[in-house]
Amino acid sequence: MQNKEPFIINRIKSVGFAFKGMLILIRTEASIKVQLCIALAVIIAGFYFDISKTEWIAQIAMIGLVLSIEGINTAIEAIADFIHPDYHKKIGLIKDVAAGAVFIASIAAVTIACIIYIPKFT
Ligand SMILES: Nc1ncnc2c1ncn2[C@@H]1O[C@H](COP(=O)(O)OP(=O)(O)OP(=O)(O)O)[C@@H](O)[C@H]1O
Repeated sequence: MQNKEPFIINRIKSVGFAFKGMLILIRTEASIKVQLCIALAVIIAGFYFDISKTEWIAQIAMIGLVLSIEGINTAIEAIADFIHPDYHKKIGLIKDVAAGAVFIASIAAVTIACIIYIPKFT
């Protein structure tokens, strides 16, 4: 379908849809709520321990990575449930692999948090 809207209006609308999607994620996904609480805790820790600019960059990048992959995982789960609501081995595999991606990002985030904060306690 051809879009006759001016480019800038079209882009602003897309940002609006993306913002709406982010709010839906925050309101409906328990795991995103937990991850947001952890993100808030490490942001407070960042100010408390007065971490360096490089440490802030690593911390913010990891928060963004985990939250965004969790969002993609949620979208994959929703697609899987929509196309095949009943139990199926392949749906299980798809969901497990998507959850595995979140797990990888989380391991990286925890590792970076350890690199930043463990020396502050020693
Ligand atoms: N339709 C299905 N067919 C086969 N296995 C499924 C199916 N739905 C869920 N599973 C299995 O159950 C696991 C959990 O699925 P579920 O959709 O409940 O995600 P979840 O981990 O609870 O997600 P979240 O916590 O992000 O809401 C999947 O990873 C998969 O192993």
